[in-house]
Amino acid sequence: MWRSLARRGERDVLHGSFGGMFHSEALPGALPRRQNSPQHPSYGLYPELVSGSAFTVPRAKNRYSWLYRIRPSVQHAPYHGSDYELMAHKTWLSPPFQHPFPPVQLRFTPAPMSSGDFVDGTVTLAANGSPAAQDGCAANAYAMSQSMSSKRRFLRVADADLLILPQEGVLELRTELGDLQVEPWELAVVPRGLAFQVNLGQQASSARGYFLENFGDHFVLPELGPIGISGGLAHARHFLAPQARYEELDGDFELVSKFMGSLYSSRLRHSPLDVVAWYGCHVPCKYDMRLFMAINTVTYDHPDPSIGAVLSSYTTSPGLANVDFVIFPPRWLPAEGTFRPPWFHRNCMSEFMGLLTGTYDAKPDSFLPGAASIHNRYVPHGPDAAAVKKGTELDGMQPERYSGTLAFMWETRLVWHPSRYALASLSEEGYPSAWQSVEKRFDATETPPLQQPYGFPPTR
Ligand SMILES: O=C(O)Cc1cc(O)ccc1O
Ligand SMILES: [Fe+2]
Repeated sequence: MWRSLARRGERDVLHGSFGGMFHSEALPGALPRRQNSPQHPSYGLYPELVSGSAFTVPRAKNRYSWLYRIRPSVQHAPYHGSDYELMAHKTWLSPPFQHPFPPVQLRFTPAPMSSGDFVDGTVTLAANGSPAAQDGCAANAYAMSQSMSSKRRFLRVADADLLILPQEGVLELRTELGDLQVEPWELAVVPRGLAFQVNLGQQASSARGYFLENFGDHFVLPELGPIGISGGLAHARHFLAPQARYEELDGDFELVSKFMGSLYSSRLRHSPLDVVAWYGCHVPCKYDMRLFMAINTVTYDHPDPSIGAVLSSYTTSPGLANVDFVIFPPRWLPAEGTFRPPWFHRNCMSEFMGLLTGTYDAKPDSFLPGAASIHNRYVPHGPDAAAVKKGTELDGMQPERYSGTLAFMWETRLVWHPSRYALASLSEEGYPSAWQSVEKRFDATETPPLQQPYGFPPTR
């Protein structure tokens, strides 16, 4: 088993390919080698299938896992539907939202630290589409100072795959298929329908970050076109899956289910993390974003941000994403004679941005880690006044290293609808004025420098 990328102290992880087929067993021979549903499974385990896609979708999009567990998941207690209690949650919210909001630039301050766990400390900042229609997504922040394990609590989200981005504090992600330690600079994906628990890892007394609920098509590695697939952007082999690991624990546990946009609490009489072996491609995974092979111009001009796509959830329309997850990692900016920060633009897609660490070149002084901005369909935005000044004054022939930074964008087909809570409690009122001091510099009397026939670049 390859273990080279596993961190010290971390349990074994499996290398393979994103969306590929993995096999793992915590006891020798627990995984049936020839069939899925033997009459007498090893160790008296029960086979259980979890599908991530309709059985009949094309192979390339098919996701499922076979689990071999101590007890079938159907054996939950209590035994009446009425015992699933609707959980009121003031800040973890699901679309569709109905309240109106203006087509203006929005920015939100970091979510307040909660005294609770991942579930308690989730704040939905914006969302679109609907879990019922399995379309769109929700952008959330989490701020937690308790492990779910201290409440004997598990979570199962039927509506969405989760893309978790830790900003501060290592997370111990325990899932039915095994455990992953996930630290800042890494991402984790938990596919829909699997039970899991988010705990504080490695001496963290609190943790915060962002997470996306993707109601639409499962994430895939983006198509690479002329970039070619052998090494560009995020590489399939760098996605790590957990090894099977089980606990045989009877007791009183809580299962929080997210279903059709609502949270329900129910009781379990045993830990759901009792899967002894599994195989499949509907699998949690993590990826170290420091391994991202960033592409950038080596001549001139600022490329489209799609060059930073790590994962995409596509629609049936070619190239159109339900959501693209794009990063702006540490990189060289060598573009010659070019204004290097992002341009001014109005976009048909809608942009949610967060900052995991460092600074972001379009807002060098004012965008803080943990904050979030939204620039919706055709809302004008771009470099703020400080970025315009820096980008204009910089020596345009010297490459520049952009270090220690990790901003990201969730770019969606549907407009980001900010939650009432975010608008009322986290909104940064003066944000649209960030552009007011961009100077008018028009001078009709200027004699423009002689340009090459096709403008820049010079033919040297
Ligand atoms: O608006 C933003 O800051 C995100 C963004 C970055 C970029 O490099 C190009 C386009 C874009 O929307
Ligand atoms: Fe943008």
